[in-house]
Amino acid sequence: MTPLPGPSGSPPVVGIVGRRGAYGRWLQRFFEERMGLQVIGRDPAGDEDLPVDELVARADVLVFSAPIRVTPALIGEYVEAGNGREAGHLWMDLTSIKQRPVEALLASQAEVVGLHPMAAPPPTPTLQGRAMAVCPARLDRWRPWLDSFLSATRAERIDVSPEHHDRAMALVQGLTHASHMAQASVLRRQAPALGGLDALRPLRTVGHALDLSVSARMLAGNPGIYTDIQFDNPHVLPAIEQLAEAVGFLRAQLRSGDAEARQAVRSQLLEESATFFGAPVLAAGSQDFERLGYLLADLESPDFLSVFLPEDAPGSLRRLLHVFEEHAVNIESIHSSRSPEGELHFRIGLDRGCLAGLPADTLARLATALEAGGIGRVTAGDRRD
Ligand SMILES: NC(=O)c1ccc[n+]([C@@H]2O[C@H](COP(=O)([O-])OP(=O)(O)OC[C@H]3O[C@@H](n4cnc5c(N)ncnc54)[C@H](O)[C@@H]3O)[C@@H](O)[C@H]2O)c1
Ligand SMILES: O=C(O)C(=O)C[C@]1(C(=O)O)C=C[C@@H](O)C=C1
Repeated sequence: MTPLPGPSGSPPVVGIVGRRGAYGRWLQRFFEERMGLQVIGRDPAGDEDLPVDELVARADVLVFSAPIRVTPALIGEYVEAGNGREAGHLWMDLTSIKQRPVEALLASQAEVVGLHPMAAPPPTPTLQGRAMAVCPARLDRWRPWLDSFLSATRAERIDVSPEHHDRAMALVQGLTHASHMAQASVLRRQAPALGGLDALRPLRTVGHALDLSVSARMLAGNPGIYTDIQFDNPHVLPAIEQLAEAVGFLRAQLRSGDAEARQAVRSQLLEESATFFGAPVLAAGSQDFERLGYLLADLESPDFLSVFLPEDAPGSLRRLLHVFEEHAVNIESIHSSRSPEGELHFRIGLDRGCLAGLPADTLARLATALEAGGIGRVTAGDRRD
């Protein structure tokens, strides 16, 4: 791989502030393995050998990937340490909030871009399938390098101003996170009386399953990020006040319980919002809901084979399917994804009725044929494969 040169014509050294953290580690690997660049950095979690002023001087590109609540002040310390030596360098940050960090970066003499990948660092080597907000605050000679770096991430790039970003994130993140924290807290208090979350599973709706996975994803993640997004994005509080108002309105109508209250909820919380969403959004959202429902059902089905294709080449899928045909096994669903190592993975749902009519060792023979033919690696897989 040819390392991507910076404006000086040679490949830049990348510095990561917070490189022991989740995104810092992902980025270090990305820069080293996908872009062939040297990475240096600092982190109070056991990586402080390189003094701040040396990091500032040596890093042609400096990325801040530290907790949201400390980032603006931390950037300020680096600006002070740089004392102008950062002129001609590129400084950027990954913070989930953009206005204050970008303002802090602009106090330097470096070129500046604020970034926000709209997902946790994935197990995959690129950000394909994820969006990346980009705030190009002060760019000149580094623009072509930045463009190439962003294309290499394969994220869907959305250029936006820091203020617009933060206002949008109050709704996209602040509101979503708050609703799910509140839901999780109610479930924590009420579900045990019904036997816990597992006892609710058999009675699930698609909406409950989707909401539960959002809540579970958040609760499994870094609580610092979710807390900081609520507290440090100044546009979140007004959104939460309106959320509380809406829930308060619903509560008041439920307490009143009469026909008028019912009509008020129907009209204000459902019909007026439906008009605002508009027919195309309602139709598309409804269709997505249906599709996600089928996807969840497929992923729940216990009869499946998990096949990893080492060779991601035209015709691989046809060869794979041919083996199923040869063994007269009917396929009910196919879902493809990538393993963290980049292998193509197929989760193949099997028709239980068809299997019941075949010899008991059919699946074992099918798996052997797939492996012996060098078509794919078959794993038993559990429900989550
Ligand atoms: N994880 C996500 O889902 C996600 C998604 C998008 C953006 N981000 C953003 O990426 C940034 C990093 O998030 P993360 O998930 O890697 O968090 P993290 O907590 O895993 O990592 C942060 C790292 O910063 C280090 N750090 C703390 N104080 C520091 C200091 N003074 N100097 C240098 N390093 C310091 C910590 O030791 C830690 O290793 C945050 O700003 C976050 O908003 C995170
Ligand atoms: O867990 C994920 O993949 C996320 O999307 C994490 C999430 C989010 O939930 O909004 C959390 C913080 C980041 O700023 C971006 C995304």
